[in-house]
Amino acid sequence: MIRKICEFSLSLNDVQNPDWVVTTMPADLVNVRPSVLSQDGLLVTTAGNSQQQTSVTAIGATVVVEAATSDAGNQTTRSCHCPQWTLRRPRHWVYRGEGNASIVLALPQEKKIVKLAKIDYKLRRMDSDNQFVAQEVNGGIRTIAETLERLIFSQKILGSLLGAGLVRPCHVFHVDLDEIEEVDRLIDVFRPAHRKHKRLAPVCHVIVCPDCTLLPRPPPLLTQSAEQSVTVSPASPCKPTTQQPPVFCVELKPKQGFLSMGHQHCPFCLNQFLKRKHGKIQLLSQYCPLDLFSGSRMRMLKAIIALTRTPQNNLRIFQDGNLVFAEECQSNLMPVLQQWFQLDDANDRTLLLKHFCTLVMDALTMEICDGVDVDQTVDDIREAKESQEDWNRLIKEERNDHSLPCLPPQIRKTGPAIAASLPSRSVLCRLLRVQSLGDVDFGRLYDAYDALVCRFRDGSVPYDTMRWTHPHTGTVDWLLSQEKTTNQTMDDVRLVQRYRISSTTRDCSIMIAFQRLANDSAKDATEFSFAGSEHLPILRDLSGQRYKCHASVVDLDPKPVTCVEKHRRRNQAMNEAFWLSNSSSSHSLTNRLPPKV
Ligand SMILES: O=P(O)(O)O[C@@H]1[C@@H](OP(=O)(O)O)[C@H](OP(=O)(O)O)[C@H](O)[C@H](OP(=O)(O)O)[C@H]1OP(=O)(O)O
Ligand SMILES: Nc1ncnc2c1ncn2[C@@H]1O[C@H](COP(=O)(O)OP(=O)(O)OP(=O)(O)O)[C@@H](O)[C@H]1O
Repeated sequence: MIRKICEFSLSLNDVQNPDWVVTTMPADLVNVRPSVLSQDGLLVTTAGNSQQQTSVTAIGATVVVEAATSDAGNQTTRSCHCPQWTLRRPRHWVYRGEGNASIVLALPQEKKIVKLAKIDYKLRRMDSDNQFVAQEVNGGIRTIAETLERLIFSQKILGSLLGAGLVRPCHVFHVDLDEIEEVDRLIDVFRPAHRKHKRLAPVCHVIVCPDCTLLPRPPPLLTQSAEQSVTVSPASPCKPTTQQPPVFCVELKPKQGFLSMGHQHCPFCLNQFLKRKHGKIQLLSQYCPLDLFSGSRMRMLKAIIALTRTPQNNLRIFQDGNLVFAEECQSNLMPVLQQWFQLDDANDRTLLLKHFCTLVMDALTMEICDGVDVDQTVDDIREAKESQEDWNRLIKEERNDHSLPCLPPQIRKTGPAIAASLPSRSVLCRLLRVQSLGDVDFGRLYDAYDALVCRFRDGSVPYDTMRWTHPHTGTVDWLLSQEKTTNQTMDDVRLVQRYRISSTTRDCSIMIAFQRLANDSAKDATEFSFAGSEHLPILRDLSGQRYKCHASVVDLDPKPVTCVEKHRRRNQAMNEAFWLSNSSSSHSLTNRLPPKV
């Protein structure tokens, strides 16, 4: 059943009794350029004469946004149809996890996840630019327009920037609010205490996307026989009853991989001091993102080992969709790796770590072929191999002096300065390239932000200019253009928008799923090396064992414009926490400049 819900000017009452309304809104908000939003054509925009008609259509009947200009010319009627959906039986779901903004449920039988929005229980506020768009956020509750805009941002903007191969298609569905409330009650027991100041928001639109802890489904024609042989046991829905090897998935939240202009420490490392001061962590992380993004094998391995020691919220491992290693279950690492690699000497801790770290590093640096243009290919960093002495050193090494500056990547003498040694089509290089849109002069950024805030408040610039659905400022071409303009406001908009895009990619997660291939199974290798029209890359571990693998990037939600202000304060607080913590051991810090805010 397709349900028509449009909430562009809904009151809270409307949200609680979701039915459809059609309302008016500025034409430029719906005047979406004709472009394909997702690679497989599930969400497509079409525009005839753009002044007359715009529609966002899901071929699989997922979401339909229709718009037609009214007689006034600058007003548009937009209606949104979402398919009715349910989390009730026979659908089976399990609590998967959550971050600061969303709760994620897994649908094991469908190999999908559903993402539900959270709200601050006491403040009754959601992540949004409330003060700028007060007329559109009803009591701080996200509207369908906002949800669609968020989706357009992750699919259209970040899909183009990161490459469609890394961004999986998402769909919006309507779920009745009483179901959301029921889910909120049922998941309470699984939720970590430190997240409970937020709960599920009374929002009746949810986002459904593929479960990236699993491999993409093989296309039916290629693998019909294999698909048919998989039956799902109702008693243990996460585990297919056939003899399929388990799928292990590594989730990394790598954070900012570059050193901001004029800084000596990366924000991740500085933030550790603030988090410790606030009691969010007890131990400083051994990990530094600059090592992971360095493109140097030894530094990358060092980073991955560090993550296994202090995973915090930066490393998780899933087995067939079930969380098996994370900050809260660290002692599981060796049993998990034993099951994963099945080595003869299952008790050799170093060997297991070597297998794990090199496989993860290879996946992070493998070339992803999805047609994204790249400037040039760089040396294959997988050629070099580590000696036993290298490994002994890596395993022994502990990061003791956190006051030491973070090491920037080695800059190549020729070619682009960023991502010097990372293969250009790799997930890490793609992420770093987009993150680097935020490598800006902070003074200039804050001036631009302050100027824009004044202009939103005095009404001389409409907040809509900042929307990712804006026909001009919401296009990738405009956002990336280096062209100097004479319009200061537009330059400010572009700077802040680029910073927002960068902020999303500095906070997202990479998910890499691996499944062992039977060495003698030529049939298996060909059947499963396809996903959609794409090949699934096959990687070998140190023993020569082959794995199909697939990398995706998740949590590509847009950050509010106010993230600039939030980060300005956070940077200040991080620096203070760092200097406070190190003032006692200041002998090692003399002659070191404090990082600029
Ligand atoms: O500011 P940071 O770097 O600490 O990042 C925040 C994250 O903290 P982290 O350091 O990764 O533990 C934080 O993650 P946690 O809640 O700590 O798991 C959120 O991702 C937050 O984003 P948002 O407010 O939900 O949009 C993140 O805020 P943004 O920086 O993305 O605004
Ligand atoms: N498509 C997906 N497939 C599998 N698991 C996912 C997917 N999306 C999210 N998850 C899981 O759910 C968790 C929470 O999701 P997500 O990071 O999107 O939440 P968030 O609240 O937006 O995070 P943040 O705190 O960074 O704002 C992730 O850490 C990941 O383990």
